[in-house]
Amino acid sequence: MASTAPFTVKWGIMATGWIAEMFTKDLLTNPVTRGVHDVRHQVVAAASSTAKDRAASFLEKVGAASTTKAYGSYHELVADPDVDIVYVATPHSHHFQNAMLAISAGKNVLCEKALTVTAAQARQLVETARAKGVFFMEAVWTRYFPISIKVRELVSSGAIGNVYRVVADLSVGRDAPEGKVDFDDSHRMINVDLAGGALLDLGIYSLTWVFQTLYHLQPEEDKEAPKVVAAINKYHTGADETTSIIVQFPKHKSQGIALTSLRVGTDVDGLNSGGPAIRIQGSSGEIQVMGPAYRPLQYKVINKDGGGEIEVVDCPIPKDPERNWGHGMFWEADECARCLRDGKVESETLPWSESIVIMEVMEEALRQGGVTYPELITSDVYDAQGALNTGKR
Ligand SMILES: NC(=O)C1=CN([C@@H]2O[C@H](COP(=O)(O)OP(=O)(O)OC[C@H]3O[C@@H](n4cnc5c(N)ncnc54)[C@H](OP(=O)(O)O)[C@@H]3O)[C@@H](O)[C@H]2O)C=CC1
Ligand SMILES: O=C1OC[C@@H](O)[C@H](O)[C@H]1O
Repeated sequence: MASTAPFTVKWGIMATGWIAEMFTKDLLTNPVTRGVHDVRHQVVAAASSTAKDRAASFLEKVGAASTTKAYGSYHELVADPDVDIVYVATPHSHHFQNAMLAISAGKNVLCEKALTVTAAQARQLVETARAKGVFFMEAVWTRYFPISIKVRELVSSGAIGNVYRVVADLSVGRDAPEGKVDFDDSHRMINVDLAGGALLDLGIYSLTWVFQTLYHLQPEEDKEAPKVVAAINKYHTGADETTSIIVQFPKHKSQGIALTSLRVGTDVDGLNSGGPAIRIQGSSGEIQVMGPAYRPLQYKVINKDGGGEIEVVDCPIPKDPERNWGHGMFWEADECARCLRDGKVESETLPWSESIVIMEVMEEALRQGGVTYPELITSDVYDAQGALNTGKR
């Protein structure tokens, strides 16, 4: 039997920070080492908003091929005809403008979470992607982990009965003396100019677990918009430091509780002694997922009538032995490749409509908590030559 060559996608990396490095190293792994034979990835270019040298050092650091192009501006990257898809890895403050830049240039886009700062920005991106006929996806990598797929299957097959409540936490315990947290005030985690705050950075993963188990699996004709009640403690920079959200689906008799904090940690001692990060509670049992919520590695199924027998399943992340690397972001990249191959403009695992609803929930929570961000980063007026696209700081 003749074997089909894998479909190859050519990536352009926008920004050279921490997550750009993690993701690009994942792209450079051999898909066969994770059992994937139908798609593969090529990194053809990377861009820094400030200097070509920075992009060149980045490419060297990640071990890209010597032919990979280094650009000193995002504009040059999106103009490169060799780039099939742009990975936007800037702070969330910049996502709207940077993703618009790429989509307007006719590029497919995978954009880091949180997708945008406001729901209106997310809606506009979706409308622009639709009009341009390009693929667009929020990079919530966790949704594409085999563990997430398995948990969604368990829930939809009724393995724990009707699911009525999900409690999910992603908190990092960075409390510091004198009312501070252990990040500089300029750090993107708490800097409102960069859309900092626990919710947009971390709470989105708690919401991911609530949404992928309670909302995503609702039948299309029965999709229920959530009601939202939130409590927020603000940091002195104005960003949220501890946020708790109740997401209610009254028609489905279900509730999600999404928690996040910079003060206390989900994992108290680094050994998961605090218990699961996620509890999915059904009428006949419970699924527990061990954290961190963004990169979980184990789940447990506990049945009401199981007589104490608990199924524990480890889901390790495969490493490419040649590169000694595997972070888990390659699964979302594989999804992008398959969507491009199949001519899809959105991913069924995280449809545009769901990214928008989640942005609406976060926006409402931030409104209830009195968190506001500057006009420059909340505006939904696209400005190709503005500071967010040209690297003027
Ligand atoms: N999926 C995941 O697991 C993770 C996702 N993230 C998401 O990725 C995004 C980036 O986070 P991270 O990589 O940690 O951030 P970094 O600060 O490490 O990198 C951000 C990069 O964005 C570019 N940039 C452009 N303008 C600015 C600006 N004004 N200030 C700072 N950087 C700027 C810079 O690259 P250059 O100078 O080259 O243009 C910089 O290196 C965030 O939205 C975050 O939520 C982050 C961590 C994990
Ligand atoms: O997306 C993320 O996941 C990992 C965290 O460490 C990081 O702060 C966050 O941006």
